[in-house]
Amino acid sequence: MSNIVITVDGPSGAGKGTLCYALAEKLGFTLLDSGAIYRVTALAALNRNIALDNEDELEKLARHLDIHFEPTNGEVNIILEGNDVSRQIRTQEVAEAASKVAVFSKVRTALLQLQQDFSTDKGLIADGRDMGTVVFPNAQVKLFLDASAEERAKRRFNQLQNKGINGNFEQILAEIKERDFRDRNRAVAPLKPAEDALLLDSTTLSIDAVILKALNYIEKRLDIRL
Ligand SMILES: Nc1ncnc2c1ncn2[C@@H]1O[C@H](COP(=O)(O)OP(=O)(O)OP(=O)(O)O)[C@@H](O)[C@H]1O
Ligand SMILES: Nc1ccn([C@@H]2O[C@H](COP(=O)(O)O)[C@@H](O)[C@H]2O)c(=O)n1
Repeated sequence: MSNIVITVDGPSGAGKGTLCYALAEKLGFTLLDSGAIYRVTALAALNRNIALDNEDELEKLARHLDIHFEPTNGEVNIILEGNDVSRQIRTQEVAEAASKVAVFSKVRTALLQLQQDFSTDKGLIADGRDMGTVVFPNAQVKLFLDASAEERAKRRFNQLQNKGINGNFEQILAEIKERDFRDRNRAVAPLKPAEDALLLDSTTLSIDAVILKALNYIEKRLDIRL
């Protein structure tokens, strides 16, 4: 199975990260979290006081991003300019900033090769918004994972509760809807399923059920037994 690419696109909180991690473990493939790359770009812009609507400055930043991925104990630490920013990039502020810098064509082009370079003969699971449509249009398997905005907000709310953080459900839902709107309606690489993607609605599915459906589809597409 050389140079196989499996793409998983979908909106925030649909369960892409959870599914991709499980698939990468099961298949022994490399994992690309493309959202983390947009988040790091946004964090670098915030750190340098670059305005989030300054496309040219953001492009320069994206082109010279000093970013490294360090696999450790089943996780990947994200290093920006020598500092581990794996936790810092997960804040709501950075998520929102990421979706603002991601609207710009020049920024997306600057980050394209970095993402494509993750594809090796080891096989790749690529998690994002435009993996199947733009970054890996020739991927052998494409999935589009969705869930209702309310269910995704509930998942985020529970995720925060599990970390001991008391979130506000209505606020989380509003933020999810705002980010969805920006991601789905931008002019370049909008969030949408590739024409040849399998649509999976996880609203009423458990994590295990989603993984099982994905594995069954991968077996069928690649003509393999897992
Ligand atoms: N099918 C599911 N049922 C219930 N909870 C789920 C399901 N899938 C994922 N979750 C939970 O929802 C939360 C969000 O999942 P995850 O981080 O995988 O989403 P995501 O699509 O990668 O989001 P983002 O794009 O914002 O990174 C996690 O706490 C995860 O455990
Ligand atoms: N392929 C991608 C991946 C992400 N984005 C943008 O980054 C934001 C953060 O992504 P997460 O998956 O980490 O939540 C997201 O809202 C998108 O705006 C993107 O454009 N393309």
